Amino acid sequence: MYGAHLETQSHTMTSPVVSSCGELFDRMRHQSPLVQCITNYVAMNYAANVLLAAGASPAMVHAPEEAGEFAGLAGAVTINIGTLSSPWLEGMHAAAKAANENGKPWVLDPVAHFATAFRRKAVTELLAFKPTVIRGNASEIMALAGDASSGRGVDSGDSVERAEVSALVLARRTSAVVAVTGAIDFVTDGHQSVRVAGGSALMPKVTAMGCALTCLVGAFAAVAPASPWEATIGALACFSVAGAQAAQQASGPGSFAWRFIDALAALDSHTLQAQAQITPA
Ligand SMILES: Nc1ncnc2c1ncn2[C@@H]1O[C@H](COP(=O)(O)OP(=O)(O)OP(=O)(O)O)[C@@H](O)[C@H]1O
Ligand SMILES: Cc1ncsc1CCO
Ligand SMILES: [Mg+2]
Repeated sequence: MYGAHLETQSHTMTSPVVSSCGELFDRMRHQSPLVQCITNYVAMNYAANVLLAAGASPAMVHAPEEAGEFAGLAGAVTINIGTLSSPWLEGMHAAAKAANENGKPWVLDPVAHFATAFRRKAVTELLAFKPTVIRGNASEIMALAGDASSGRGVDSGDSVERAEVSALVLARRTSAVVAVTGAIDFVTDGHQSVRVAGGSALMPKVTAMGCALTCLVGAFAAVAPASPWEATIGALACFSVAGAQAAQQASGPGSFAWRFIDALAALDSHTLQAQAQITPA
């Protein structure tokens, strides 16, 4: 019922944020921004293919010896703590610091940050470099705001709806745009909020979809460094539209994974605007 309500609204909504999705998508395709993705071993290959399909240029560069220097070359940096180790964390610090000092957008994906002391400390240190956008699942965002959550590992144990207030609190505290993803995504900058519906129930059955989305948020932010709100919504809308399309033909998570990449590659701004289900929250 909830989904049907959103769908009805989406067809009548021609808000500036819907048209900015299309504009930013075209800009991203045209400029093919270089995105430094410090992501996890699980996600690296899939996330790079997602960025290529969308039209961006991914570079998985994380070594402490070069991560900070490379951030100077990239249009945006994304940092995901999924398979963390000390040298990687050093590279993350260098890249986040460089992005922060050079005014470049950077996106934090706090994978399972609540699970261990090492991760909790890492994420606290990274937050000091002021991420432009924080993208996580419901359990991750709730825990980051200091609220109790049911998360255990990398998969969410909570609904997005339950994380909405936490997201608002976190956005106000950090001045970042906060995106909580799940069945219906929630995005807030602490002052304005939207929901992005669509996608498919197959998406959480494919590992690293969220990690790849974090990288795509970076690609959008790279071409709109002054508009992280619009950039975040644009990337989420791409995933929702391409995800719904891929699910139509998929027979399970395996075929969904490659069909999703094909759907992203075939996506155009007109289809994105026509099918994006974005409603004010
Ligand atoms: N039940 C669902 N229905 C529709 N779309 C979904 C559903 N669950 C997740 N998604 C979509 O999947 C994408 C990834 O979000 P998700 O919250 O699953 O990330 P995540 O838990 O961080 O994933 P991972 O850690 O495996 O990378 C988003 O585009 C989100 O909208
Ligand atoms: C499965 C898994 N383990 C660490 S990171 C990751 C990818 C999804 O977040
Ligand atoms: Mg995740």
